[in-house]
Amino acid sequence: MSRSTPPRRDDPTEEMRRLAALAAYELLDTEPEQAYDDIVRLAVTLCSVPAATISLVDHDRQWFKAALGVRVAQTPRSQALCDVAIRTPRQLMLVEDVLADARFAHFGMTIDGRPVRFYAGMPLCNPEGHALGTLNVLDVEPRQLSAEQRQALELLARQTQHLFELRRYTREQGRLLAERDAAARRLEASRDDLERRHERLKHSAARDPLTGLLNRAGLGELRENPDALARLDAGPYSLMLIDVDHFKQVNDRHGHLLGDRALRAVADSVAASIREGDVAVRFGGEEVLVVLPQTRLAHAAEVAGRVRQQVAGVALPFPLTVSIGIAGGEPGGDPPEAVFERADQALYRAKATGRDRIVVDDTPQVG
Ligand SMILES: Nc1nc2c(ncn2[C@@H]2O[C@H](COP(=O)(O)OP(=O)(O)OP(=O)(O)O)[C@@H](O)[C@H]2O)c(=O)[nH]1
Repeated sequence: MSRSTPPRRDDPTEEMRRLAALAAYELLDTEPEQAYDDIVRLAVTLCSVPAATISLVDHDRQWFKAALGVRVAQTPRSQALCDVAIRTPRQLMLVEDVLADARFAHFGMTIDGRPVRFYAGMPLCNPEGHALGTLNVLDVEPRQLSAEQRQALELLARQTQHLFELRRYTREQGRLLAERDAAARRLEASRDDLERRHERLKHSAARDPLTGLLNRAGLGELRENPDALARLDAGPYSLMLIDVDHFKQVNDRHGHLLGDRALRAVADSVAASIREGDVAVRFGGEEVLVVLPQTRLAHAAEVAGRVRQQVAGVALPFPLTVSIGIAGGEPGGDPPEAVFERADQALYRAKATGRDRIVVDDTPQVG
């Protein structure tokens, strides 16, 4: 070791880069690890010294990732020989007698109360050449290292660097995996959100905003829905057309707002009278179509009776009644359009014969 003037402290930019490089390993203040402990033990054995450390040179301290024969976890950087060693990153620094060296005599390092006399430190560099710390061996006697011991120290330093890189690689992989998972979660969330928006849009496009019943677009969609069609194919079904009586008068006498309330009341009455598989559609201004899959005419007539009753019970400042026409269909019988036509004629008859009534179409099915 030359005894010339101490190496100049690194320039601030370089030091900042070195500290950033050290921080990237997230090694400082971590728990002890067997692999690093093994390295200092090997260093002690191979160099026949009482103490060895893996020191990381932080902003204002040296912190020991592993230490044998040294009782403290860290020391101020101002007293760290390794702070000097890292200034020649690829070179082993040897101080045969610390107390005889004017540069370090005042450092005052001790092992078990005895001053450190001998120091050898091999810088631990990252692949970019930043010295993060050193692998050190220390003794309380002035001494030297044999060529083999120097080489052993260099090899152990290289192993330590491999451990550092492995750590960085593992953490980077962990981070990438976490990022990938987070991205996958974000993607899933936005897909769910999109699906929800799509459903809402579909729902609002298919629904009549005044009554909440399906609108004609909704009915069209239902026609393209194989599940709904399969339900009509499953057995005899009924179609019911409900029309509010003298609704024009309601509007004319009581205003459109009350007219709207009446329409909502009729829609609610229908919704309360049908079962889950039935479908109610606001078909025209004051006309509601109800599709009742797997429902015979007699049962459809009962449902119609419930609708009439419900409508009669609605609290409005005028009496509200409905006329209802019902027709039945069955798989292999009239096409649904023909059944609808018959329900419409039944409704016409209900209107023509005095309104506020149910007319069930009794035309025999054409096979
Ligand atoms: N308030 C309100 N009125 C509507 C709405 N849609 C249609 N109407 C009205 O419903 C009335 C339907 O009148 P008509 O088809 O003549 O039949 P009606 O007066 O009910 O007579 P009948 O069906 O023969 O008993 C019209 O005056 C439409 O303006 C709506 O969304 N709100």
